[in-house]
Amino acid sequence: MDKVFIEELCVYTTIGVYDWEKQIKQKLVLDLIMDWDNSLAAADDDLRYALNYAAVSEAVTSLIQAQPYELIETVAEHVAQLLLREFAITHLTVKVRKPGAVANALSVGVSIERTRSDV
Ligand SMILES: Nc1nc2c(c(=O)[nH]1)N=C([C@H](O)[C@@H](O)CO)CN2
Repeated sequence: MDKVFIEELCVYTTIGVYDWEKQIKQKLVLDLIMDWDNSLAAADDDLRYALNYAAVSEAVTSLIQAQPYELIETVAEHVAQLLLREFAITHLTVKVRKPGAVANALSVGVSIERTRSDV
């Protein structure tokens, strides 16, 4: 299956379980890999048949910034469900990193893989 991917999408939002984290914005970094048949878009050279990575990036950013979250697991799940529902994606992986959360680690995070239930 072809893929469309978005690497290192940065989103500043309220994220974290501790009280001090609820007062500030922190950076999340997302990597998305989405199954998509790219052959139709390529055949017609037409964005209408493509999975528009700009539209996906905008939707993901808006979703994450729409409410505070405690866990990055919840962010990953909500992003996956949004993309499966709104963009007709059948299968994807969502990786969410929270750089700076652990002092001696470059980054920490989660990765999930989801498939639309009707495929
Ligand atoms: N698996 C997770 N572990 C932790 C999370 C998380 O979202 N998922 N969050 C925190 C705190 O918010 C932390 O980032 C503060 O530094 C701790 N562990």
